[in-house]
Amino acid sequence: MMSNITTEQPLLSVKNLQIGYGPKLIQKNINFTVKKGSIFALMGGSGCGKSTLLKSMIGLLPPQKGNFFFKNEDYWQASKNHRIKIAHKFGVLFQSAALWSSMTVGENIALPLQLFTDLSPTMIQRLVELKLGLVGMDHAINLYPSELSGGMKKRCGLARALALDPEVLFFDEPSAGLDPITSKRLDDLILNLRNGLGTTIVIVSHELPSLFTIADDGIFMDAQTKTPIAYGSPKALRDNPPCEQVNDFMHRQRFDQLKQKD
Ligand SMILES: Nc1ncnc2c1ncn2[C@@H]1O[C@H](COP(=O)(O)OP(=O)(O)OP(=O)(O)O)[C@@H](O)[C@H]1O
Repeated sequence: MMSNITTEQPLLSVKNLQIGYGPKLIQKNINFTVKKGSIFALMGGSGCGKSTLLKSMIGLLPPQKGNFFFKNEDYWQASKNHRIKIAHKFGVLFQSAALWSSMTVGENIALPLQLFTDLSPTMIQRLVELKLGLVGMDHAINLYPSELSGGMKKRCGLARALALDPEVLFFDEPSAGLDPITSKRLDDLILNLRNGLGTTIVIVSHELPSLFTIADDGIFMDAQTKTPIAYGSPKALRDNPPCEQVNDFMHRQRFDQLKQKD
């Protein structure tokens, strides 16, 4: 008889991944899994390869070796057409928010819906309003990106990333360039979206306060040995750092504040 007990499958699994540019190695032996509905941080010092790993996960850079699974589908072994299909389950918010400057906010968010769905213009308009409502930017629907502040741009970029109801959201430095209050509001929004929609989130961020607040799990990559040296939530790595590099990174903010006071 079959057992009723099911083990929770991770949504994303990275197995022995090696990433780099041409022959240049950036990181090797990367292994981790991301649970559905969790917020997973890619951490490490400048230049260790966080953005490179993100690029490989969103389909912009084939790995040198290893596998990346979405559910049980091997992303990079899939045919190009199938890979594009899987990528429609991913939403991406880049550092710059990457909105088209010649289009209004509403047109920016409508674009993926026009390109990748057969929905009617009326339905697309409703969805655009809904997504903007989710990020508290309904009032910006007819504005151009140049009319928005940095925080507003990020929110609208997030609405566009949500357009196709992604199962996974990838964020590259979402709080970069934002003041601490706007950054805190963005963290609250990210947490609300995860709690409300159950979206799984993979995030690259240098902002320790933000990482401590929102991330449940993560990986710490080392630039010197070119391999991950720690796994766990940012808070756990801060409270029980397994080595000096992780300790220095996790307590950097405190050193920076002390330096500023000098
Ligand atoms: N297109 C490229 N071709 C060759 N090398 C690259 C390319 N893009 C980045 N690199 C190199 O790869 C390494 C990792 O860069 P990456 O941007 O992934 O690091 P990061 O951890 O995200 O850094 P940061 O925190 O400073 O943004 C760096 O040494 C960088 O110079």
